Amino acid sequence: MTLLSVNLNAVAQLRNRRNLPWPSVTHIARVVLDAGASGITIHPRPDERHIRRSDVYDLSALLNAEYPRAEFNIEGYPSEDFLALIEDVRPHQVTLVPDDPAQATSDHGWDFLGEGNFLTSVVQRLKRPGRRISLFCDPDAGEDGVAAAHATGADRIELFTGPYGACFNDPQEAQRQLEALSQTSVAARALGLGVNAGHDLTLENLPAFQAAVSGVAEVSIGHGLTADALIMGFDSATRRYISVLAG
Ligand SMILES: CC(=O)[C@@H](O)[C@H](O)COP(=O)(O)O
Ligand SMILES: NCC(=O)COP(=O)(O)O
Repeated sequence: MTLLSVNLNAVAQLRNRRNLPWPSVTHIARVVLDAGASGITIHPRPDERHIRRSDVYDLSALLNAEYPRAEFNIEGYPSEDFLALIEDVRPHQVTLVPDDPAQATSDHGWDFLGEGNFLTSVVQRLKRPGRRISLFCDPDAGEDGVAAAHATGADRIELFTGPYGACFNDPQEAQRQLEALSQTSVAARALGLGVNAGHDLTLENLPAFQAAVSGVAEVSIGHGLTADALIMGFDSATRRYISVLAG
């Protein structure tokens, strides 16, 4: 069973259009968790374009007080600031992403072979009992890539599904992407790594993803789910994604 972690970046980005406290990130967190989401994902960026530092603490307080079984997944580049935030907030899962502060969004996974030493030191610094470390992974990382990811001591990889999400009108390329994602996932699982996935997953592209890539522990979804929620509300949107994930 693949769990759903709802990414709230887009809600925060909408809130930030004005200097006003709505839509409330914590309120939407409550709605999606009450609808059955297993966790909350955020990707605080240094410019606070969406999630602000204060949101990280507010969400942590909410989950600790009211949703002790929900998973808190924080994603980001392991700068000193990010690492200090993680050590302060203590989320259940940390997903390390190799992005530059100027990037519009995450657009590639780690170079596990080239950055193995750096990643190993970060993973060792962040590891704690009860906390998972996941590494953002290109769909075509293949056996060598995931072997190097495994060598860092990480618990999981997160498959970058952006290239798959981008071929919504190109079925042949979508099939090629699914094959790469599946091969990388199989190689990771054979080494004992758990597999998460995320980026531009939608109600439309999830069924084929689920059919092609088995054993995915968790998907984190924000942009597509928020787009659906604008039409159907966050409660219904969350339930629809959970039901698609259940098959
Ligand atoms: C790692 C990943 O794919 C997502 O967390 C993505 O980073 C979303 O970030 P934005 O919401 O800033 O585009
Ligand atoms: N880790 C991927 C994620 O959190 C969701 O990204 P998106 O659905 O907003 O593309």
